[in-house]
Amino acid sequence: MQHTHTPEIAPQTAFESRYASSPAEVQGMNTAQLRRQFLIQDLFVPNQFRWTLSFFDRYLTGGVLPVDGSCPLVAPEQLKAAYFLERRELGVINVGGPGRIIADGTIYDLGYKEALYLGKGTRAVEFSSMDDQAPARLYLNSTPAHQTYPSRKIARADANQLNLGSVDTANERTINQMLINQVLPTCQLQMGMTELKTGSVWNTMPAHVHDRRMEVYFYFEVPEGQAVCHLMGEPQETRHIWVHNEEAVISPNWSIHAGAGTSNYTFIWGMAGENLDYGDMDFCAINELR
Ligand SMILES: O=C(O)C(=O)C[C@H](O)C(=O)CO
Ligand SMILES: [Zn+2]
Repeated sequence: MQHTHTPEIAPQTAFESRYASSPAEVQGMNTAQLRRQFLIQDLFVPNQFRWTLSFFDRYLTGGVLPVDGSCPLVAPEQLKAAYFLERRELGVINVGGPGRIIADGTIYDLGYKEALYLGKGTRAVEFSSMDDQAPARLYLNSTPAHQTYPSRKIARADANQLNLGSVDTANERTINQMLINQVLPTCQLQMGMTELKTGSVWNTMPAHVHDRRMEVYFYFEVPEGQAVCHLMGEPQETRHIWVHNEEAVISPNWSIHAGAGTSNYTFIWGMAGENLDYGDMDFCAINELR
């Protein structure tokens, strides 16, 4: 059923903090410890905001799945803010059915794989689904902000597209740069989406690190029964985390972030830190990875 008006409901907010960890700590972690520290699961629970705060650049990763009405964005107690975007900016990418976001009275309708940037100072934000049978699944990333930039929807056609990789190296993919400074101004948040072609399974290979920014990868469109083996760690001390559909992984500034799937898939990358230069990456030679 299509909604024309959705009553406001009181969504629950789940909030978890993850302290920053050093390369030396990570070298000694077993599988469970690595997963507890870096993997983010259960991002979409009906009528809940699910937040994980990483102390790497105070990056917030979250999700909301509105089903019974509209979910107003509330500032988690841990932010000690009068409202969520008092000192933050927010990026939203919809990975579900059609969604609607009303921000200080402006309506933004987000289709599948469309993005929205909301600037610092936006007070009232609510999220709803337009179709009961296919609720919106709104993936959220937020970073501290010290200046207000205009809120704006970024549709697929507004993104910068980079076509990288090849069939020979099983990494033919399209990088859609959505919330990045060539497309719109932000304080420090950058987000986009990388789609792997059928038969290609490797992302971000050759791998890189960027000491000036942390990054979070959110994997989706991972087919039922398939998974992605995400690689992290220092280039000569790599570790892996098996990631399933709609799960995210935190990548410290000192860590590679790459992966190979048992099929093709799509992922959203989001990052924050010192600069807004997407190309500021230190590449790691493939034959030097350990
Ligand atoms: O497939 C890729 O390569 C990527 O998508 C790389 C990410 O965009 C990234 O890690 C940016 O720093
Ligand atoms: Zn990166």
